Amino acid sequence: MIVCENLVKIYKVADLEVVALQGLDMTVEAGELMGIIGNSGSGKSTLLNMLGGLDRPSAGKLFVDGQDLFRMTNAQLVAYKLATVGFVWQNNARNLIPYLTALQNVEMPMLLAGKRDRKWALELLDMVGLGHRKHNQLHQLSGGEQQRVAIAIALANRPKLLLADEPTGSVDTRTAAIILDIFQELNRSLGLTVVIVTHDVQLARQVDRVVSIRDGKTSSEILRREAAAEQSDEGDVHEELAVLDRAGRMQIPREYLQAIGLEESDNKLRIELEDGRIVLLPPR
Ligand SMILES: Nc1ncnc2c1ncn2[C@@H]1O[C@H](COP(=O)(O)OP(=O)(O)OP(=O)(O)O)[C@@H](O)[C@H]1O
Repeated sequence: MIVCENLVKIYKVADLEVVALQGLDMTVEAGELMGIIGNSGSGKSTLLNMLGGLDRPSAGKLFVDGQDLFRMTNAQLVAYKLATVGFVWQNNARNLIPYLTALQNVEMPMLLAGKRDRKWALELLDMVGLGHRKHNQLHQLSGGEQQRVAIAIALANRPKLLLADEPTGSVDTRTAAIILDIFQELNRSLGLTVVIVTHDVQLARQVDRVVSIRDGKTSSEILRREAAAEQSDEGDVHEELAVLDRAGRMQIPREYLQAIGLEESDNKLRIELEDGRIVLLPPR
């Protein structure tokens, strides 16, 4: 569904250049429910904006659903934003119109795309558990309920990919759990590919895969495997893998380097092959 290769994004501010993505590689399969984590400023929102067609990459390759985001004309990009991707932000005011009802809000993107589908709008409100509030104006709903309407809005035009930037960032733990359940259900029942940027460790644990971004590159990923029946008392198994790019480069966590006695100023390592293992050692 998503292929990023050596993706670069440079922002120019006055005479300064900020490299927000520095050759990021990432592949997401259709139907995956995955999370992206990373420190503030690591490039998570920048990546999501590229995927959502809100901003254009500076270099590299970016394909979503077989479409080349680099080659799109502005008109194609507008069509892409309406039809291929849905977006949910932390601050849901960006998605919602306060004086319209929940139902009218969900129908708004349909009207913009020129095809209203009331049956689908009602189904979506049911899916997010707000069928009974469809005629309420937005300001009559709680923050968590508004966030659920925002999810229904994002799916109004039946996108294949749902992008969510800190979707549980401004709601309490209980509401966050409801929102995660909704993502899981939409992923299962519609086969929707879902990419969630989050700081929420709890949420990150419950997706199929979590990719972590450091300094504008993917550094490692954690896979969740359903535990085999005989070991079911252990719960799900998490496996953390470092990401290797095409040139064979990887990022080594700073705490690992410290653990083998490497100084902050050291910028070289010994690397040896020993009994089928790669061993990293501080310089002699
Ligand atoms: N429009 C912009 N103009 C200039 N620099 C930008 C712009 N957007 C992002 N940046 C810079 O790019 C880098 C990555 O920012 P980004 O917002 O993608 O990080 P993030 O991981 O989403 O952070 P946070 O978790 O704080 O939202 C930062 O150094 C940021 O200052």
